[in-house]
Amino acid sequence: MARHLITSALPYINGIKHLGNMVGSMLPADVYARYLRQRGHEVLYICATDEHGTPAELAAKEAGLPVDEFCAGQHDAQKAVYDGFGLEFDYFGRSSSEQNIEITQHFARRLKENGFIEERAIRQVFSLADDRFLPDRYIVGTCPHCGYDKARGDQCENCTRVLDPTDLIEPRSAISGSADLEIRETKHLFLLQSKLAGEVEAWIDACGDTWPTLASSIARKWLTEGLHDRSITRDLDWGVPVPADTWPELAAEGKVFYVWFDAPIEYIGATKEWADRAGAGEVRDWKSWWYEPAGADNVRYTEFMAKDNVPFHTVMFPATQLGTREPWKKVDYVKAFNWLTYYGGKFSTSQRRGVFTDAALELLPADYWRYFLMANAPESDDTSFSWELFSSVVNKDLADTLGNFVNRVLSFSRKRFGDTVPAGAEAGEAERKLGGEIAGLLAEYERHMEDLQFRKAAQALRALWSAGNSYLEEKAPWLEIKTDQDAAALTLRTAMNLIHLYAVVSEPFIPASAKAMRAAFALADDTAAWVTAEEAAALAAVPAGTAFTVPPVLFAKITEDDLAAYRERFGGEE
Ligand SMILES: Nc1ncnc2c1ncn2[C@@H]1O[C@H](COP(=O)(O)OP(=O)(O)OP(=O)(O)O)[C@@H](O)[C@H]1O
Ligand SMILES: [Zn+2]
Repeated sequence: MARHLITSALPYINGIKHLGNMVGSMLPADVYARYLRQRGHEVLYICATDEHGTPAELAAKEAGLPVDEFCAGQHDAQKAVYDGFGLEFDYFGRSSSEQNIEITQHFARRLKENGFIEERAIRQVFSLADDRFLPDRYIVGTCPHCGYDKARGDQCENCTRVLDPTDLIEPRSAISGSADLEIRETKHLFLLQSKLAGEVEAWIDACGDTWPTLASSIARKWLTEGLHDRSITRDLDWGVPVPADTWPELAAEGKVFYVWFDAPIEYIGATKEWADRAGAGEVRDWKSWWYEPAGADNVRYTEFMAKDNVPFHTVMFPATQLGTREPWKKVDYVKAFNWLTYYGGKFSTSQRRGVFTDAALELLPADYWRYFLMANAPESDDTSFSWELFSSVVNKDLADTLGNFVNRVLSFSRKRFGDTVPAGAEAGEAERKLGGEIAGLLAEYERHMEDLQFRKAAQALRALWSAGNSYLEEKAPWLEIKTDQDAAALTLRTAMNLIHLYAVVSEPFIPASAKAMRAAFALADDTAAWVTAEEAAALAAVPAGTAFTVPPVLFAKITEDDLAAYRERFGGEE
């Protein structure tokens, strides 16, 4: 048994997330966490809303609410959707928590003591039309590297290069669109990343080769381009305040830390939020997950995110941790994703393009989405969502292969043999062959899950479901029953054992359906969290005589009419 710390990139607070966000961060983390828990590991899965920064301020203004109130409401709204998706966080916190403020300020003080933070007067973009300094994100223009015309002052989301506002060609205010910008002098804190570059590189040399290429190549590209000192404070009202004991002047001016400085620290902050909410008599030691001398040296830490977030997690956050000169737990494995696109184009929160997670749950239960998204996760390349692909996967894999098998087997057996699992003949050659095949596929599934290869894992899972169908077709109990009751009973009993096995091993992907499948059998002791190879081969966990019920249809097929309605509602043109 190992201790696994899992975090997924923090969803930003300014609105309900789309399916791209879901598959690029939280959903795979949940699937992995569930799998590891089932395998008996100690797991802590932490996530939180990322609440600071200009977009939150602006969204609150638009909603006519004070920003703290706006964030509290949005946090609850997001959490409700994640509950609907079956995401089992151990804790889902808020980056505006007092715990995060305290730890972020601590990090900043330590970095200063060690000579990695410096005060510098900088010339910053001031928008006359908006009467304010413009944070990087709120200056847009053309990317000097790739020519993308909506690049932001901090990063070009087209080529992922990190930018400075002054790099942009034809800069303008993202708030008003005004190009009436002038440069004014103001003081800010700088994180001296250039001084830490060598250490970050050595750290990546030591562990980065085990990461997926997507993660290690982005990290290396960043290092090759040179780690520049970055301003880590902003002129905003909403954020972690610069601590007055350390920087009285900047604190008096109301400077706050840049959102990308405090957001990754919230992984630690949220763990402390979790610990602070321990019930009476419950021990929750946040340091044992994050502080190496307190036990975190034997934690395996896995992070989930899409590619735009990789530089911050593989370079900037580790540099911050290293610079404290304190033994903070650093990431062991960075699971990075490409983009999920909507018919080949960008999902867009601002343009409401694509399918949003709340709307998805209005259409269909979470398991349909969970399975589809994971089976088509943008692991090695961008993946295009289309309603046509979605409905074909749901209909083929979930409705025809799994759902139909469950329903067919249980209904037929009940009709012919009543409400308990029939006894019938001893297992024969066909069952031994099936058992061997199932054990092999299960081992394959486990291997892909251990390797965090989710598409391959979903394929292996589907192969397990298919093996049941092939067995059933081959044995044809609806024919066997005409000549040999015992043979038909054996086939059905074996198929019911497959259903139980599917219920156990499919849980990470389709937890609600897995629960319904498992609940079909009234087993005296049904606490097994996983299936061993021997158990898989034996297919005997559900003995003859066990009472069962036929659950309602697990997965309804998506019809041509549904498809037309979805396309109409969400806009599904190529
Ligand atoms: N289309 C996508 N496919 C996969 N992952 C995505 C996609 N868009 C965003 N992500 C990831 O979702 C996570 C949460 O992102 P966040 O809430 O910051 O939204 P975002 O990156 O601003 O996305 P958007 O601008 O589309 O709303 C991040 O890890 C981000 O990389
Ligand atoms: Zn670019």
